[in-house]
Amino acid sequence: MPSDESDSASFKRAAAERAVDFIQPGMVVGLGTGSTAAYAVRRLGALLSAGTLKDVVGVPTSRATEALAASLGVPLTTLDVHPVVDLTIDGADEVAPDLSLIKGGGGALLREKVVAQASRREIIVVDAPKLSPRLGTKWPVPVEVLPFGWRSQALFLESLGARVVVRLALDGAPFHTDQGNVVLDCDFGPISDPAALAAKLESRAGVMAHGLFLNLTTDLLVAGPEGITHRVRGA
Ligand SMILES: O=C[C@H](O)[C@H](O)[C@H](O)COP(=O)(O)O
Repeated sequence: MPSDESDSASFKRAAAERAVDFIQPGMVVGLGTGSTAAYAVRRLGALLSAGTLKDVVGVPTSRATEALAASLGVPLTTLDVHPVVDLTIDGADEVAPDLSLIKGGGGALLREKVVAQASRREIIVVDAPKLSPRLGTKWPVPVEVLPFGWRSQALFLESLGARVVVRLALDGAPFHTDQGNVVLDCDFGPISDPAALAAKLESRAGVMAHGLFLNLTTDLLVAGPEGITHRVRGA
């Protein structure tokens, strides 16, 4: 591992690059978003450029990932052309023991979930500090809401027990997702019943997506000082 790379970055890279080993020639591959997934995209780009891997097409989960993959010469496609994805490699913000996740720290939660639900295999790659005994312990739940009526959604989320913060961009203006929506970061504290919370969020008009990813992870690769561990859901 390069000496100028932080431990966190080197662990993220190690997990992401290991995940790329699961890609086979001819696959449709979902390309996740964020700093960890970006290592996988770079590795895939390098393998394709070298000719070590062939005939792979990528489905990006955000405009940022699309731009990165395109810059590396990774052939891209869409779910319209390939509605079933063989394998997706994505990061996460928090991972519970049952492999449920909080995602959306980069604001790509909606497209990431669409691609995850279209994927036969969802490989999540993280560094060890993201492991958590219970979702909500370390990270708020991002909730993507329509700009129309967003303050009403904030009140609704507070009524569910959340401390709600409107996500801002680096320039201090409200952050907007690739869909032009607003993100409300909702601190519920440790969540005792993520499925019940997800159901409440999904029943609300104006909530376009939330960062609880339940029953979607098939594989988890965690990198830490002791190396990389691979967990498979249900195993
Ligand atoms: O919206 C962003 C995604 O869900 C990311 O995969 C997640 O935030 C993890 O990002 P990172 O790999 O940069 O920690």
